[in-house]
Amino acid sequence: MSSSISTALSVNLNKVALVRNTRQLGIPSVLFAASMCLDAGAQGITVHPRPDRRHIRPQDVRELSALLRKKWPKAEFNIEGNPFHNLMEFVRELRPHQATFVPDSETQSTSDHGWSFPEDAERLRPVIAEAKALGVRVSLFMDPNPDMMAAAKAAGADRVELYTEGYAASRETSEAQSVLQLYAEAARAAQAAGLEVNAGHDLSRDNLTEFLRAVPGVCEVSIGHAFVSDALELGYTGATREYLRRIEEAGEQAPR
Ligand SMILES: CC(=O)[C@@H](O)[C@H](O)COP(=O)(O)O
Ligand SMILES: NCC(=O)COP(=O)(O)O
Repeated sequence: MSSSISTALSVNLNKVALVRNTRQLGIPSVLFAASMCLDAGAQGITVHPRPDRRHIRPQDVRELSALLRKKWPKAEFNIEGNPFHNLMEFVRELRPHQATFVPDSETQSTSDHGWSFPEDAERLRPVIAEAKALGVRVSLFMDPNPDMMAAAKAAGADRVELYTEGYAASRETSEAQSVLQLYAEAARAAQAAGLEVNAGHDLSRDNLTEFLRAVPGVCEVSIGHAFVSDALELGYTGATREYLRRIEEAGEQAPR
């Protein structure tokens, strides 16, 4: 049974910037990628401007913010990062629709864990409050632990983003169904605590529909690595349509 919640597709453009940065030619264009994906129906854009600027750079973030405000005012801009590193500069300057707080170290190769409660609650509370006071929705990157969701809410978060690498990695194993059940329990616990639920990391064309069918009420999926890989074969428009189709197949489709 599909819930009334529609799942929005937010395309993460980190890997477009990663390829661009290997030369001094400005191609592939991050702005062009965003334009094509939004024109094709994606409901948002996500970036993760890491402190070492390996892919998304501050200028990308500023240009994307201006582009979305000017041409796609209904699309959501989601900026990810560690609020104790460089994320809050972007939150203060650009006031994106959403800031996703991720507890990454500055040199981490990719995101691989969520926040811990109660350990992180005290230090997160003021930066969550600051972002919310600026009108920015705050989502906390979390492992699928049902027991941590009430504390995430108490710290002031609006949403949690379920870190889905564990799901993606389990799919071909005997643990697949129990892992998927854990994500569903974590989502229900978050919603019972008054949080909305996002999901991301290692989601793909192959695993997205199954995840959304099993995990209720996901508001947004942010997808980058697999999406950009698919776009190399299908183009941005084709890839966007494929991912929107997967969401639709799961019975939850955000308004276009
Ligand atoms: C938080 C998360 O899981 C991803 O959004 C993250 O942006 C991936 O970062 P890389 O693209 O640098 O691997
Ligand atoms: N929050 C997840 C995200 O934005 C993209 O993660 P991935 O699809 O690149 O693994």
